Amino acid sequence: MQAIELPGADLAFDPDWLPGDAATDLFTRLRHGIPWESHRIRVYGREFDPPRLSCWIGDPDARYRYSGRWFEPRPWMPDLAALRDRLAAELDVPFNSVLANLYRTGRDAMGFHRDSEPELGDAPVIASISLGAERRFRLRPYAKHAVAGAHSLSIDLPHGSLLVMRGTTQRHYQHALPKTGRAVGERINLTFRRIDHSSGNNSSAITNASSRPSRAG
Ligand SMILES: O=C(O)CCC(=O)C(=O)O
Ligand SMILES: [Fe+2]
Repeated sequence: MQAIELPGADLAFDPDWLPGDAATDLFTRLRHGIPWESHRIRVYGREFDPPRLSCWIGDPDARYRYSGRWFEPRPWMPDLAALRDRLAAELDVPFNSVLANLYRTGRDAMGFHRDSEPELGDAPVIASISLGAERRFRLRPYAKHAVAGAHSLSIDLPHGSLLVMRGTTQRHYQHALPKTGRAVGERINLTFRRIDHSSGNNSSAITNASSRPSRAG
């Protein structure tokens, strides 16, 4: 893992976390094995399909709230459980859930947001595995909590790579997976997380809603 310097953030990156062949086999199995669905969301009172397909997988108690909706986890599949166990050992974090996203074309994307749901805790560790087409990941300072020297950053996430966001990254930065006009193939992203409802603070639902107006797009 190499550290990526960014003031107020804690980022580590391994472009070759999974060997190419293993990553390709995994992509194929997940592409066909994950029950991809549209996590229809509500933004400013209107419902729509975000530009990607998703699936929330985890332990039975790892319910997840996002864009004002609760998602019940689907059960672990062997491939994802194996990745979870390897990440838990390497990063010393007992991950209990993963959000899988499928970006079908360059038009599929995720808008700027923070992974700041209260049940993730104050300083979540998010372990993000990329498979398939390389896409550009962007970080930008979160205006409300910007630190001295903070700046925007782009990281190209290749097939088989691992990006880890830790510490105050979610507090000080937003991130996004923008659309691209290039002709790109499909990409799967897996973000492993630890949901802890005992540290959840339901009163922050309002802050939460206002902090992520654009994740959908
Ligand atoms: O697709 C990516 O690389 C980012 C996904 C993401 O930010 C998320 O699932 O919260
Ligand atoms: Fe995110």
